[in-house]
Amino acid sequence: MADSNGGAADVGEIDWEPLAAAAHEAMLHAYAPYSRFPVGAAALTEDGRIVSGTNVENASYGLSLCAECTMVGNLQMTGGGRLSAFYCVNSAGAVLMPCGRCRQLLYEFAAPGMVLMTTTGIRAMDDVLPDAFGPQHLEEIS
Ligand SMILES: O=c1ccn([C@H]2C[C@H](O)[C@@H](CO)O2)c(=O)[nH]1
Ligand SMILES: [Zn+2]
Repeated sequence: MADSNGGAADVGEIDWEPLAAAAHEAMLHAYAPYSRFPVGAAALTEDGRIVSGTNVENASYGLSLCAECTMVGNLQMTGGGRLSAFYCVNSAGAVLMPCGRCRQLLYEFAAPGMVLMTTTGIRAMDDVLPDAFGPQHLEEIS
């Protein structure tokens, strides 16, 4: 959703329904035999695509991938770009907050002004991950 305000999505213009539907559909593909907590994540790219992902767990529990991880992989494999809006659900249809690791993962690909649907309403990326470490900090030491 590129526009005149520096590429930031206008929060009021985001149609959350297709994102919720894509997150729900992705959740149906979960591999979550250990937690039995299927999750689906979906995001709107700046250029208007919807990308999605689901959690893929592992017998070595700590290796499990959150839905956000596979979503970002799908983003990169389907044209890349940056994310304007994000939505994540469990099998009951409840909206989830991304875990701390996934907030960092999303930050890497966040468009300016990216927003997330959360348990506390629509929140800015910068709000759910303040003072984030990002690519810009890698340049400060060289
Ligand atoms: O935002 C979230 C929160 C949790 N999970 C997954 C990780 C694990 O597989 C299961 C239980 O934590 O839910 C996600 O994929 N995304
Ligand atoms: Zn996570």
